[in-house]
Amino acid sequence: MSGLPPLSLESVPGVLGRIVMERAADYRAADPDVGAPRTGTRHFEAALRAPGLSLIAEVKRASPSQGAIAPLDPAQAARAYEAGGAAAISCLTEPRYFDGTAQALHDVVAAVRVPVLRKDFVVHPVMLREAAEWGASAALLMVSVLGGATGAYLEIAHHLGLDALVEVHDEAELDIALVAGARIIGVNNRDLTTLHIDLAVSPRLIARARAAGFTGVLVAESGYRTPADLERVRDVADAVLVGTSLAGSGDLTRAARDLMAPRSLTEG
Ligand SMILES: O=C(O)c1ccccc1NCC(=O)[C@H](O)[C@H](O)COP(=O)(O)O
Repeated sequence: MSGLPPLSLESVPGVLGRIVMERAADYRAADPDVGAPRTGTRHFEAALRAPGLSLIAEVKRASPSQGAIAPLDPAQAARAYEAGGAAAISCLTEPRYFDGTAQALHDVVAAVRVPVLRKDFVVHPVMLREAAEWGASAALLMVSVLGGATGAYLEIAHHLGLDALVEVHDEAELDIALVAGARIIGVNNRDLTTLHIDLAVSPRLIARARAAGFTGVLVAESGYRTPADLERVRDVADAVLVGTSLAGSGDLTRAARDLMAPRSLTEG
């Protein structure tokens, strides 16, 4: 696709800046043509609109904040999450910091019936074509990385039949996501430049999105370990995205069920 606004990756600070510069180098020579329109399958957005708080469970073997988390087999992990009630699976494909691979995504898509999100640092349109070709139902688009090009990448995702989880961390990014026409907005509690987590970020930005008239899907992301952590988003978010605490638990099905247990079962 031609005419995409250029990205200012040099100005992305901290850990995130390093990751996106390396991803851009990986795809520098790739053909930006994303090909003909496609029809999506196993819709991610619809899965997250189910009543109550839905779980997007992440296949996450490592991260910059934790180092190695667990040597998960992606297919087994995804099946365990599905058995634990996950409405969708997030699968990392970034290789250097998260130990992700394309094969992991293929294996996860083949292993489960629920929709799968390609979790990577999209800096080139071909990464969206790959997501569609590999069977993902959705891809992550980060406003902190794409800035004013967010809307253009969103259009490409939709052209390819993908839903997009458009991620924000502050008010300015949320306003960009809203103007871009995002239908699914993820609020990340983790500041990806410092790795600091603040669970107050999601409820604050979710309230702002609703006050602005946003009727799409809202996802609270990062740092959730216990049912009590979910209290502030339980009645306002449509879904939570959880990686580290589930992936490192040793029993992924039980950890997913225990985390999402209805309030009445976790009280007293
Ligand atoms: O997780 C990290 O350390 C990290 C560092 C730099 C960029 C992105 C990072 N994580 C991506 C995510 O936002 C999480 O994988 C996802 O929201 C799940 O978070 P958690 O449950 O805290 O693992």
